[in-house]
Amino acid sequence: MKFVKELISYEDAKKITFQELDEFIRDKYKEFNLNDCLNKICHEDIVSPVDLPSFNKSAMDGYSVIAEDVFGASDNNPIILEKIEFDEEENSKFESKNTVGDENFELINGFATKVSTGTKIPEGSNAVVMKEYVKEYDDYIEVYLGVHPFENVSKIGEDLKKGDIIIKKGEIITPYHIALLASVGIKKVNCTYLKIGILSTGDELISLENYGKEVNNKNDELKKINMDYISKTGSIINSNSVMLKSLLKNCGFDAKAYDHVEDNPKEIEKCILKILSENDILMTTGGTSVGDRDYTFEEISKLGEILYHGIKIRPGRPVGFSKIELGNQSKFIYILSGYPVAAAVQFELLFNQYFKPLKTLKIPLTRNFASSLGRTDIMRIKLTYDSNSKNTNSKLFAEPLRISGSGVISSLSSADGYVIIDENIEGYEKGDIVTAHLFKK
Ligand SMILES: Nc1nc2c(c(=O)[nH]1)N[C@H]1C(S)=C(S)[C@@H](COP(=O)(O)OP(=O)(O)OC[C@H]3O[C@@H](n4cnc5c(N)ncnc54)[C@H](O)[C@@H]3O)O[C@H]1N2
Ligand code: MOO
Repeated sequence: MKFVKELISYEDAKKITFQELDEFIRDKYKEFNLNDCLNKICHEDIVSPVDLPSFNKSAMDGYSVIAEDVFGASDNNPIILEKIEFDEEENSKFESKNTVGDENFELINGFATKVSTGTKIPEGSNAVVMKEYVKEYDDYIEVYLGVHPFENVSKIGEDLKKGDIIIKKGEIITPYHIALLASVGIKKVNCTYLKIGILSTGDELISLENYGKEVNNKNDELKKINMDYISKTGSIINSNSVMLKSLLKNCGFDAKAYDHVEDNPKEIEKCILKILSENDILMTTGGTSVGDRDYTFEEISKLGEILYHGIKIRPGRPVGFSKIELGNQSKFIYILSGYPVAAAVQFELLFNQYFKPLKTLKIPLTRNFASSLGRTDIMRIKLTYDSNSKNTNSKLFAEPLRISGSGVISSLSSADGYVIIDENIEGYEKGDIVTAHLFKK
């Protein structure tokens, strides 16, 4: 295989890519309504503008009291407190005080007020006695269990203090961040926003949309596109575009998959220019080998700089990364392989690891795994659990998958994750601890 550039290490490719992205995404953000932020990347540190809760609130149904009034209360020694209800009539009994929501209201010694779970407790009170430990009478209550200060009370700022960081720049927004942001009244969030276009190339490609339909082929004959047609003609359903669209969605970006293009240099150039003019980043698949009908690199090198082509990795070796100046703007192209597994690995290592790194786990291997010095190997693994294992480190293991072809998509769908075997390591032995990057949490 010919490469436009000399092969570089995975670490170098990562460094080049991530440095470019650092600079590139600095001003790439958009304000989203909180409801639309799920799974997106937060573009700035967000601090809480207030204490949460912003008032002391009851954690139980019961009576708000001054804890010191009921110290020592027990079944044999109930303590009596005068009851103060919060309807206007009752409140009028309580000198110069109004309602529970009134900031002037203050509970004083000897009194208790009825509260529900979640309601503000009045100023002056510092604890709540649960309803179960109280006998209620018309004007007073008997308390059968003492409480200590702030028992059954959610204190001001217990969840967040004003100025606490709710979410950091670069973090993925989860439903729990959304709940917290809503609780402090934040309605909009600046999220990292990139317009990304996807373009698959290849004469053999058929769009998923056309599958099952009658369409005109290259010779203008109406043909039903089904598996029979596919196996006779050696066609391939374009799964890369749908895979990349889903991978990007998983990473917080809505990408547009353009109609695939045949291996025709003029067409490829035209499509690349169109997509670049409409997007910040283009991801192409196919044509990375610089074979007879592989025009992607050739066309891209005419448009701008190829930062690298080919990294010492398996699968995924022929990947490229290019920077194109269009108008006054920089655009980037991820040039990914046609082989789905190679494309997925390239995406994972050079895009996803930057924006949404997978969770990792250090676990032992179930068996030996050979790898070559001077090349980074991506070993797909399955997690296995052995409760009877004598291994003192872990009962959870990484089982290397035996299928490894770059076109075998099931080697990814059946995997739980992967291990990066550094180019300086000549394989692993059974029991070695490896770092597993996990597809699922
Ligand atoms: N003589 C050599 N041949 C190849 C070498 C080599 O060193 N010497 N390297 C191999 C490696 S490594 C890879 S990876 C592939 C890269 O191939 P391309 O990026 O040029 O991709 P294509 O040739 O167009 O397609 C390869 C394969 O992938 C399937 N494919 C393509 N596009 C899609 C798509 N959109 N959706 C689903 N599947 C797709 C297609 O079946 C092709 O068979 O080159 C090796 N060759
Ligand atoms: O990138 Mo290739 O997947 O090593 O066949």
